[in-house]
Amino acid sequence: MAQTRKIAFIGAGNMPQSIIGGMVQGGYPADAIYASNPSQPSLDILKEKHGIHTSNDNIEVAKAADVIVLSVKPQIMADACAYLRENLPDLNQKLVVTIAAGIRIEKYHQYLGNDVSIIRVMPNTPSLVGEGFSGVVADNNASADDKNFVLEVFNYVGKTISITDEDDIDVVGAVSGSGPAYFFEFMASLQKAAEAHGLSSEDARAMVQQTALGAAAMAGKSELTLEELRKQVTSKGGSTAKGVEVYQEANIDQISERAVNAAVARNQEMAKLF
Ligand SMILES: NC(=O)C1=CN([C@@H]2O[C@H](COP(=O)(O)OP(=O)(O)OC[C@H]3O[C@@H](n4cnc5c(N)ncnc54)[C@H](O)[C@@H]3O)[C@@H](O)[C@H]2O)C=CC1
Ligand SMILES: O=C(O)[C@@H]1CCC=N1
Repeated sequence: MAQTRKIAFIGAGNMPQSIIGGMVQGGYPADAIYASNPSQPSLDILKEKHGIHTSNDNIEVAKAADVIVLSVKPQIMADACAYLRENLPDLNQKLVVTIAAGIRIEKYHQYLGNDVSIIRVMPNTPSLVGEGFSGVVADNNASADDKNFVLEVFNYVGKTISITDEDDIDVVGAVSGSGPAYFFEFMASLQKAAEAHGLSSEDARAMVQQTALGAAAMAGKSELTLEELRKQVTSKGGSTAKGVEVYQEANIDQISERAVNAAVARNQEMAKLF
């Protein structure tokens, strides 16, 4: 059970919705969670579903909390930080966590002050169902206790890794942060292929998602490499070999490498832009 600190999410979009949902389901007290957003609908969902505190005013929730989680888009991070800095003279007494892609710790020190403790987290949306994956890296101001607290919070919603080299966060973002989108893209293509053979959309989707879940669960329980697990399915002279051959001919390794490189490059670009 994690220490309970009052935690305020600034921005209540898709990612904090997933994290907060997972936290409350995992047993983090809803009374210690706050969220702010300029528009009401996402706050209403959080309040009704999870019973957390909500407000349209970032300062109101930030004041109430010990930990502030910056959850706005990178494009508006500078403005959101400026507003906090102007209105919270005791910001250096709180812990600031950010889940934004790209923006580096050094920038947050410029935006919020060199004495503010910053921890960067790169989570992903499966946090909503307790199957998230997050990488966590801290600045030199944050204490070991601060970092442990953040790891514990994100352990409520999935698995975590502690990172020491900030550059690695861009890779975590490009693989597990963006990864659910890659898997959904692949699953949708398999679903379409099944439908093209006459299966109903419902059956095709059920078949694809259960297969993805089964494969991931098997990989999680097995000592074998992913390559060895693949070989177990691939009977010599059988049908899987023919299917796998098509992916290999299309050079699936190279496709994944290009996708990850493109996402890493965009994270590095955002570090310069915002
Ligand atoms: N969606 C994902 O899978 C992941 C997102 N992230 C990061 O999480 C952050 C949030 O992403 P999403 O939740 O997907 O974005 P989103 O677009 O769903 O939500 C952003 C929210 O911020 C609100 N907002 C706009 N201006 C604001 C302000 N001044 N103060 C407070 N709230 C404001 C918007 O109304 C919106 O509800 C981004 O920085 C992104 O890089 C990180 C990992 C995964
Ligand atoms: O697309 C994005 O920039 C964010 C970061 C990882 C997932 N979503």
